[in-house]
Amino acid sequence: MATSDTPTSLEDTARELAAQASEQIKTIFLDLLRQNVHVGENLQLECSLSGLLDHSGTPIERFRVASVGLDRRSSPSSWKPRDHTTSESVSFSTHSPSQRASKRRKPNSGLTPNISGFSSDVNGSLEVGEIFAKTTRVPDNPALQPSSLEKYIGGVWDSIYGGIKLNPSEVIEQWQAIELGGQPRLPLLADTEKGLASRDRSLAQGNFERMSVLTRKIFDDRVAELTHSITKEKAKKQTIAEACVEFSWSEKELRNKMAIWRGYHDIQKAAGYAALVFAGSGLYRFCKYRVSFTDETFGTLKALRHRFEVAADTIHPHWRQLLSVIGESAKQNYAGHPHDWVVAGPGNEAIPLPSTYHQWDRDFNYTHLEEPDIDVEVFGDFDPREVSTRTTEGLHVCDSCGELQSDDPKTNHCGCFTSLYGPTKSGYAPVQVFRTPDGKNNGLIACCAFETGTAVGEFVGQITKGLANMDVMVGQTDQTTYQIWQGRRGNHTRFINHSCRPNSEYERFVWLGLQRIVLVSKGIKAGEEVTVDYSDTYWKDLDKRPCSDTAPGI
Ligand SMILES: C[S@@+](CC[C@H](N)C(=O)[O-])C[C@H]1O[C@@H](n2cnc3c(N)ncnc32)[C@H](O)[C@@H]1O
Repeated sequence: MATSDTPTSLEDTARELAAQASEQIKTIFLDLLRQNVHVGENLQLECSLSGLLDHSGTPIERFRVASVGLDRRSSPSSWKPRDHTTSESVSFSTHSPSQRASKRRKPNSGLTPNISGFSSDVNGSLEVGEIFAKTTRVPDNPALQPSSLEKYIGGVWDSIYGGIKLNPSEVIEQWQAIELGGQPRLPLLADTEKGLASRDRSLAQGNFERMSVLTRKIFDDRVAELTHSITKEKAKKQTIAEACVEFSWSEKELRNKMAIWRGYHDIQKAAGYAALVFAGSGLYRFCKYRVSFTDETFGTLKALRHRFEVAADTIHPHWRQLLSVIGESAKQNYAGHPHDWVVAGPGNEAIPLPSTYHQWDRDFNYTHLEEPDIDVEVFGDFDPREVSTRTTEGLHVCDSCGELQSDDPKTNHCGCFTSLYGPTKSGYAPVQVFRTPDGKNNGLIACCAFETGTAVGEFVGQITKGLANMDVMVGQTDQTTYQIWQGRRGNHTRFINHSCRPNSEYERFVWLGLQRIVLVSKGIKAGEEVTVDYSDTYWKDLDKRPCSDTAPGI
């Protein structure tokens, strides 16, 4: 890696190189994965610098900086590929196991090169003050480039589903501190009329409110007032000059802030407050550069409004308390479980899940299960998923990766399906039940991308036996067979439709000696419907035929 432009300080250089390297390495690994390149246990990242000059401006030979080993960490909120994949794929059946020919997937890897760990085997050190010549311009940091619409939307989903604990009272305290420090950084938009009318509200005072009022009310009103006597252009200039004096900001500073605040306002109008509160770090850049502020953008955001709100209200039920600070209603619109609501219906508002089944069953009800529910009337104390596995010192050894499995972080070494099992298992998968536009009733849509090899979820339902003429998944161990029925009790995998060109598949996996059926991504893009091949047997045994092989995005 080399720099073409010479930055001013070691810190700038380091930041820029790290940002570029992290971007490039991700792309390189993803390309390698696509080419089915295998990764061994001892993957090593070597790093050297070229393009360095000594005191006299003479080029220095290539300089080896670091050698970094692979960090196999797994984050609960990241839907990344697992490390080892050797399970067989399984298919969905109406009556019988009907498993397709056992298909072994190529191993892929959940590689997370630890860029920040460049010091793990550092072979040299840089005296940068002496090596780098001075220059006046710091090249743009790619990490600071304008956010695209996709990045911004991805940031909202990541932040809603990413396991943050939102404590409104703590956040409000932080805002107050920011207010006192005179830094109006938060994306809140005081309603101007109310804001002006209720000056005594203690929380929404200071620069923060003044800025909001300035951009939305005072500025426009003052311009209108001045336009009676001077041209609009002159009126704007004069208003800006007055505001600069009022806030003690330079004109550039003021214009920047106003543009950003207008951006926040536009986004809020289209996609609601959840789109601001859960925006992640992309919001500021998205509004500052406004590169994709078009009618189409706002159409896209509008279509997401209720989808954001369903996820925010059900996963962070108290988030709307934050809105009371600016005099907005804190009333939750969507209560209950995230999958109690079907999104993307007509008018975009989410509708209650049971209502989407009323045409077949007036009393339809769905119980959301996190873990499979064993029918004790059929199995008593016996868990039919039990399989004999290798153990070492009382701990189960994973069939797939050969590492020890445990719910205790100190003893668990199995990195397979970390979003579902083990000490780092995370909360809700970033998916929503949506209204299909093509007559399949509901389906499941991915809010974030699921990389190949990532778990979309375990096939969770009631574990029973002897059901006939029902949609069931058949499980089989060396001791017994069982059925998993999701008709009225289960999880989100129940809503996945069939496709002959599916973007996910079922695989068997054993966790702590119990057989699990996991839906694994074959590469699902954000906004795409999640589909699986139900198998021919499924359709053969039913009085139905699959329609549309496609997996449309919405
Ligand atoms: C497990 S459910 C999937 C969710 C279902 N669409 C719903 O609204 O509950 C399976 C049923 O969905 C419908 N389905 C799934 N994929 C389909 C497809 N490609 N074409 C037509 N119907 C499909 C069939 O009625 C099937 O029996």
